Amino acid sequence: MPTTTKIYTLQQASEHNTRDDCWVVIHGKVYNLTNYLDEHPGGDDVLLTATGRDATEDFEDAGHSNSARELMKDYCIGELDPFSHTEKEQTGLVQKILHVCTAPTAQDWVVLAAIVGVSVAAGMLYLRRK
Ligand code: HEM
Repeated sequence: MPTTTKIYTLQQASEHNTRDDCWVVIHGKVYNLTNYLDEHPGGDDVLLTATGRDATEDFEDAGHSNSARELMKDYCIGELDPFSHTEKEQTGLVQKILHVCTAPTAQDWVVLAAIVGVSVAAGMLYLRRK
């Protein structure tokens, strides 16, 4: 049977920010850590301060082990709507694409020109060989 992944906006996830209802967003996934607060070896306070925003950086900074990453699966309740991120929270790549589309820099034009140039050269070489 196909499983449907529940999608939450960052706003929705951030509303669960108390000891009795604690959701955390890590690497685009939403975790309900309410029942894990007391068991978390890093303490409950760090989890409570990680609510209401993307906690990926804090999670990675703590240097979690592979077993911790395995354990995460037990608490995953869904995924974050990628379009609900604010610009600051978007990944570097998305930000870059947005930037190129909305306000290209001279460097972007050089890269674009290089791509077009190489494509034209490759096309001409191909046609000559035929
Ligand atoms: C689903 C989410 C999480 C799980 C399952 C989890 C699990 C664990 C586990 C098993 C450890 C013990 C060390 C290890 O095995 O790596 C640990 C330590 C720790 N965690 Fe988490 N954690 C989660 C989220 C977070 C978040 C969001 C933060 C920060 C905001 C955090 C901060 C820490 C810290 C500071 C330690 C202690 C590291 C140390 O003393 O060396 N954890 N966590």
